Amino acid sequence: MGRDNWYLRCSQRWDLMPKTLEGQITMEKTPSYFVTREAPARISAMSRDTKLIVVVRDPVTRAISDYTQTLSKKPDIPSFESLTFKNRTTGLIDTSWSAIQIGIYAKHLDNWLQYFPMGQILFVSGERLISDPAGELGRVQDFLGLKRIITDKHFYFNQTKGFPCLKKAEGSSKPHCLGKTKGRTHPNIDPEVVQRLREFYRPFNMKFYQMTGRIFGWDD
Ligand SMILES: Nc1ncnc2c1ncn2[C@@H]1O[C@H](COP(=O)(O)OS(=O)(=O)O)[C@@H](OP(=O)(O)O)[C@H]1O
Repeated sequence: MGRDNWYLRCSQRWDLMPKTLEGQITMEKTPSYFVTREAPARISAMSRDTKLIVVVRDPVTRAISDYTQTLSKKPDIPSFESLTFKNRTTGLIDTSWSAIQIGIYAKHLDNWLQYFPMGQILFVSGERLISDPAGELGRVQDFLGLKRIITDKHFYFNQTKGFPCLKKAEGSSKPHCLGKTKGRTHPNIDPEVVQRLREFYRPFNMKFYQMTGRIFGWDD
């Protein structure tokens, strides 16, 4: 889409949105923004004060999760192993495959840092979001300047789902877990391929830990 056209469409959509009143925060969630080249400039042009929150998980598990999601919609796609490599014999990874490309977090972050200071970006650990949802959400609330309203009292671990769930969904008195598309069983991947991917991501992960000041622990 042309740049001018984008601004026009965007401002039209903006006008349709309800106003943010005193004491309210407007939020918008689109996973693909983090890896979209044009997104930082566009969001910064709209408001330089925007706070950005990104959930990141081990890029290897992320790639397998991404593949699992595609597989659920298109069961005939090639194996994860064959999509991973440009050349399996030499171990050359196909970095143009989006499932691999998205996990190079340091590269994407570099792009955002051209427009936003690090203090305006919060990285949430996907692993901690499962093992300690209240702790991770505590960080989110602090980052947004909110009181810590959501605490561990709000969660319980659902053995059947294998994930934390809310004791009460918003506006309801019933427990609520995320849907069937969250927390799918991943296929077994050749351990050698997983190992090769770990090696591939290690330097990018190290750079990402340095940039964010947080050791996410994907390379332990
Ligand atoms: N509480 C809880 N319940 C269920 N799932 C949870 C939860 N917390 C985090 N996760 C992890 O979220 C992963 C799915 O998120 P998605 O990446 O599909 O979300 S989104 O597409 O960006 O909206 C999903 O990844 P998969 O396990 O690969 O399905 C989960 O591991």
